[in-house]
Amino acid sequence: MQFARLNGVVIHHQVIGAAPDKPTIVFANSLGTDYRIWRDVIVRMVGDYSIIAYDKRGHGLSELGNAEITMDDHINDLIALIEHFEAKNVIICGLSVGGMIAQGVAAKRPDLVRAMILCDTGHKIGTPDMWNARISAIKEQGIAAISDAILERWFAKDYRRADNADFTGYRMMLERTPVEGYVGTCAAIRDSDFTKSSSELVMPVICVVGTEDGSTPPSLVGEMARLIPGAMYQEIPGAAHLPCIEKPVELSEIIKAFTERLSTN
Ligand SMILES: O=C(O)CCC(=O)CC(=O)O
Repeated sequence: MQFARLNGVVIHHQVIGAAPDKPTIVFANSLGTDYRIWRDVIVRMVGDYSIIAYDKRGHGLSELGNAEITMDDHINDLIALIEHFEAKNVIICGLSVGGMIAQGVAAKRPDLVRAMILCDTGHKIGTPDMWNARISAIKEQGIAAISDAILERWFAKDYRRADNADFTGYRMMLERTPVEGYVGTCAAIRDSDFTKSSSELVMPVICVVGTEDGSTPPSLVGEMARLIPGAMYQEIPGAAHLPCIEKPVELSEIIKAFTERLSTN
């Protein structure tokens, strides 16, 4: 089954199993994307990890639920998904808002989480004014009206070529995100601050960022890494906000090196 009703909302997901002794990685996606962004990372993980990927509510094929989405909704959905599969000691790899959701799950249910890869994210992202302006623009004109600006933050210049079919494809993924899901999640990010809870985390964490990231730049991700006790920090040269798409080989190698160290500790 690819759908499960969790907290009253149908959540679209994918599970790729592995031998029972293999670790489980859960992938949480970013604003305006669905779990297909992880494809080129997941293919490099198959067999060595059990993999769960999902579309957060209001994105991809998952239902919206309430029109007002809170970060707690997203956090509770991920907790419910992990429990649905009776997964233990999961490693969460969260990108941008997915990384905020991961921080929320780790704070609320540390018993479920073995470690985290926080990718192009922050303990706090943007300012209330910035999010309110984005919400208003999208409610008035739709996502396509501001998608060029978003894609400039998502992808490095070389990737944003008109002849790059993948770039066109990800533009469609962004522009086809349900407006309610997108703006609801903007509001959830606007209202979230994990500064305190993430400074109290007790688990292995690596913070990863593309050097060209225009949404959650290295300065922000570095600040988050310094906040989380013992967190590691690594940059991916040449990638922007979505290294899972632009630099999947490099990101997969970082994930594998980090998780292999966990099993020897
Ligand atoms: O990507 C996210 O999940 C939130 C950060 C963001 O605003 C990305 C963008 O610049 O559109």
